[in-house]
Amino acid sequence: MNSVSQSLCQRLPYRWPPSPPSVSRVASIQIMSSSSGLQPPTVRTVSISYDQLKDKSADLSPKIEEGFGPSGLGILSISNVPGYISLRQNLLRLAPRLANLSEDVRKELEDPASRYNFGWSHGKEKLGSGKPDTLKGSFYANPIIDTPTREPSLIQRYPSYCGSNIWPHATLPDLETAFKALGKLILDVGMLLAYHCDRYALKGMKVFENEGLERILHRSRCHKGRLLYYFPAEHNIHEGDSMSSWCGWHTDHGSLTGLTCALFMRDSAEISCPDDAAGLYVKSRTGQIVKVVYGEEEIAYQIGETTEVLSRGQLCATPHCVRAPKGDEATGVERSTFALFMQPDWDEKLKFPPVVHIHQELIPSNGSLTFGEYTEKLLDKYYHLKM
Ligand SMILES: O=C(O)CCC(=O)C(=O)O
Ligand SMILES: [Fe+2]
Repeated sequence: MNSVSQSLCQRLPYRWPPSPPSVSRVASIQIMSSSSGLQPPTVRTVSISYDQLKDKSADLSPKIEEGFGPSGLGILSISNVPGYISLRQNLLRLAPRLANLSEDVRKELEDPASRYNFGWSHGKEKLGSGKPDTLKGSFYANPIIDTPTREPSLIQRYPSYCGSNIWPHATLPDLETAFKALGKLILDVGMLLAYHCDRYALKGMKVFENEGLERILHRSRCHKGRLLYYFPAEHNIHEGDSMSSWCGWHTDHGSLTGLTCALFMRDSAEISCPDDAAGLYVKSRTGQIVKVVYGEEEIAYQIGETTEVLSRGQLCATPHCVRAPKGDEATGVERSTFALFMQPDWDEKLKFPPVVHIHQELIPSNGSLTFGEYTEKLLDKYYHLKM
């Protein structure tokens, strides 16, 4: 197995832009604040209520366009999801406990065969600078299926998708239930969003060659949750002042990513983040960087590369990064959050359009590739670049 160990199946380093689009994505973005010349503006996500989202007869295309379309930032949030607030808290509060388990215990939760795409992963991925990322620890699992297949050839071919979950049954028994419950809820809400994305995308396409996001995601066995824990800032920030000091610029590789609002803690007590500049940043198509905010009670969704390609650019992938808090007040501040990467099945045949501007060279002339093959080719591409 390759010794380079980025979790590339979920997220790929960001190359921008392959070809500049003609439309500005920030045309309709409402700026909340822009304090100094140096600090990028803060933007509130486009928000849709759960009641609206679950109404299949509602035409949400204007909102989808505003959030995900060519002039949007590629992120929108869903409010008032029943049960969400407590499921988010239950899981995010477990992140520091997991990260503080003894080294031996954490080691038992590691899975090198999947390039650390199941179980615990710390210091295995690389930062933009090429140094190992010790700033955060991650715990990966498929919240829907513990063992997607028992077929050895598949497990060997696609270890990051076909491997099995690893749960800390003895040391943190609550993790499995909390992880699965939140992951399943974010998936269910994401499926409703996918339905409305399809309606929006269908309007603009003469022929819809793929069956649409909702159907593709519905039959997938590849969804992956990632519980993230950013260690207290004091010892760790060595990426200096940069915008991406906690998590480097990248676009997610799959279809749709659900994201919780992060939970900040110091000395085991929940706090609000002491630095307004810390948090999630997104880059617009015109290269404008904005800080993105949404409510604690909202689930945010971002578009991944596969959706951008299959929708022929109507739904745009979202370049993003995370900035760490700075200053004296930031000492001892830790951040926990959860991402659900919704992605096609490894066996899903993707029909690529004749012209794509992401990873064009990987797509065969007949335009047909499974998602698993596509991922492997991407892994090869990035590993050869020795990221
Ligand atoms: O920490 C965050 O808020 C974002 C994490 C992220 O972008 C990822 O895991 O792909
Ligand atoms: Fe991401």
